[in-house]
Amino acid sequence: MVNITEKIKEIEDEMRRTQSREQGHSKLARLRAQLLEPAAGAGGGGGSGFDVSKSGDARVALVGFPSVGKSTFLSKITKTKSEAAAYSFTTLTAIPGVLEYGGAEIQILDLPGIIEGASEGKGRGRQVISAAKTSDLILMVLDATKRAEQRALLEAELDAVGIRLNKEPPNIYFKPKKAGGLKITFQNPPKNLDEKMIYHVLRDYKILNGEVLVRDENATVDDFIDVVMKDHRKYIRCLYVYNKIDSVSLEFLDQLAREPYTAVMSCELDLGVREVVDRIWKELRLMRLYTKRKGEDPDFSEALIVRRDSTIEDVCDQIHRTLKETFKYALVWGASARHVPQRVGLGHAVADEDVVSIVAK
Ligand SMILES: Nc1nc2c(ncn2[C@@H]2O[C@H](COP(=O)(O)OP(=O)(O)OP(=O)(O)O)[C@@H](O)[C@H]2O)c(=O)[nH]1
Ligand SMILES: [K+]
Ligand SMILES: [Mg+2]
Repeated sequence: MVNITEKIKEIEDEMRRTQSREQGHSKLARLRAQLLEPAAGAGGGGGSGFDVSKSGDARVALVGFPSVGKSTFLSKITKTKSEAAAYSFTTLTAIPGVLEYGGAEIQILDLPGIIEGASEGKGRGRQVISAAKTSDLILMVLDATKRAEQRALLEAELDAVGIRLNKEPPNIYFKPKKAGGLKITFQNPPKNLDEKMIYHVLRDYKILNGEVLVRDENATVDDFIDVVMKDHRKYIRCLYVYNKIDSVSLEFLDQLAREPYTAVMSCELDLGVREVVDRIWKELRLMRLYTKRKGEDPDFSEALIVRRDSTIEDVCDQIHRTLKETFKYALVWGASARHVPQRVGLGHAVADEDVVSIVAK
């Protein structure tokens, strides 16, 4: 087989020498797509993602069609330089970078572009999707100058492999059992799901015994299937980011920005990039806390990261497994404190950017 990597390099060199850029680009894109195609017998591109270990406090995956600006964005918000260029499939593997955000460290994963059919193993689609599945937030990067369907197309690819975006798991209790038949109960009978449908689904999955309690009156049969298949479903938050707004009208830009879970930016003109970073932090639903030792200033260089809705008890657990046992009280400065410092117990709910001092017995 011809070495595709070498051939790509040759064309790149050739393009540097000559002016035939347009021609070169399309040839290059074709070769790079070839590089992404699974080798014969590799079983559809592999499903195990890329070999990049998780690091930091959270992971964000950049998912999108080729050339929407994923790598440009990564290079802008982290110290990592990921190659960006005008031709498709510039990025061929997962490139991790670290976004530093007020003492928190967020891993940003730049990924190869995906195309329609990715979920069926087109290109490196399956690997990209597997990597996205391991993330705490998907940043779907879209090109503001491209047709509107791009968003729905990508959503369908992710949906096909069990990724549910910006959705809570359905409020349906289901427990398969060894014997005793099926027991189906409705709290508020839904319009789009009844006992017969549930029987049908369970029969398809060869489940003959178990208990079902439908609590949500808006539940659908698809929701029920998701509950039965819960080991193969992943509920991930998604922020849709339209890049290249420098090339669209203000009117259209305004329209895009009003869509839910959506932000707009231009990496090229450095417009809205900072806002997107703030949104990433918000959508991750984490909080940064700063610890303070008695008689010393708080350490703002390193944050303690906890989930939103955390209490002092969660903070203790985060610091050390046994800290709770010697806990006497905590002092809190910041938005959650009624006066500063406020002396609080384990049940106190903390707020983003609070300073906490734990006093042990
Ligand atoms: N007009 C405009 N062009 C941009 C902007 N951001 C990136 N680009 C250009 O878009 C092209 C593609 O950028 P990349 O960062 O390589 O895109 P990508 O999504 O990483 O592409 P693949 O790795 O091939 O999937 C490059 O030519 C960039 O210079 C922007 O905000 N506005
Ligand atoms: K590109
Ligand atoms: Mg790229």
